[in-house]
Amino acid sequence: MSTTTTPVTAGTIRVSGLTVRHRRVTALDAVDLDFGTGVHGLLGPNGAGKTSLIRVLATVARPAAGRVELFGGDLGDARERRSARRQLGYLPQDFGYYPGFTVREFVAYVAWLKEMPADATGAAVEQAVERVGLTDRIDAKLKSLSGGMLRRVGIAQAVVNNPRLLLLDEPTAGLDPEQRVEFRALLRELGEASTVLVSTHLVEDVAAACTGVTLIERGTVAYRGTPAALAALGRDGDETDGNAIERGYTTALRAHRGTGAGR
Ligand SMILES: Nc1ncnc2c1ncn2[C@@H]1O[C@H](COP(=O)(O)OP(=O)(O)OP(=O)(O)O)[C@@H](O)[C@H]1O
Repeated sequence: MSTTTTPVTAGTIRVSGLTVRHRRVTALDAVDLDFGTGVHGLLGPNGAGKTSLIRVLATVARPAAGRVELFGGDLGDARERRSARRQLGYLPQDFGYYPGFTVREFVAYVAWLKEMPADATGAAVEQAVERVGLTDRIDAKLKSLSGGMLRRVGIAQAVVNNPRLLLLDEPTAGLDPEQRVEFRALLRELGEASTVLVSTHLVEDVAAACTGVTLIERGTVAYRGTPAALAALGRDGDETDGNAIERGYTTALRAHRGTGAGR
């Protein structure tokens, strides 16, 4: 049984032979991938290599080997990396912030880092904060916010420049169910015009917001397809044991492990 289907779209990101190492650990092993407009869920067990992929795409880590193109530019080139940074938004798993900054100051600071025109920054900051439902706290200091609110500030700073590529590393961790529902609606909206890559352990995020799924396992690509195709893989199992996407995830992982691929 083949568990691989055609990716939904192609274009914004092209990765070939991507290898990422952390000292002796090979986090990604000669991976080929492409992503275009839409919301792409990145799934995989702990330590699979999802963060390593996102960090390379966000230009904060350099690969050991391989080629990475964003918007047609090769990230091996310093000028292309700088240009890519202006066009992407990135929410790391643990994002650093200055506790004494207000929400407005912090999001404006990120807009400045992204070299946005100064006269457009004020409105862009307010719009980004509104998108994450924090307008009433825009002048509150970050140290006064709850964990879930801080996560929303992290999302606001990632979208302030209306990025063509949005990279989100476990963005729904710490959000309550109502916020997650709202956040998935925001993801769908952003994915209409941009490429959104979202790493998550929550299959509900994938089912509700993603147009495509990529499953990473031990540094290799175990599965690519639509959420519906992944769910279909799980339909044959015991219907009482989790939902169809969770079972499809397990089926795809086991099939991949059976091939002996990965580190
Ligand atoms: N800074 C580091 N130093 C050494 N090894 C690392 C480092 N960062 C990641 N690794 C290793 O690289 C591999 C891939 O890690 P990565 O964080 O990319 O996985 P992940 O899929 O994002 O995991 P999780 O779901 O737990 O966040 C793992 O074996 C991890 O232990």
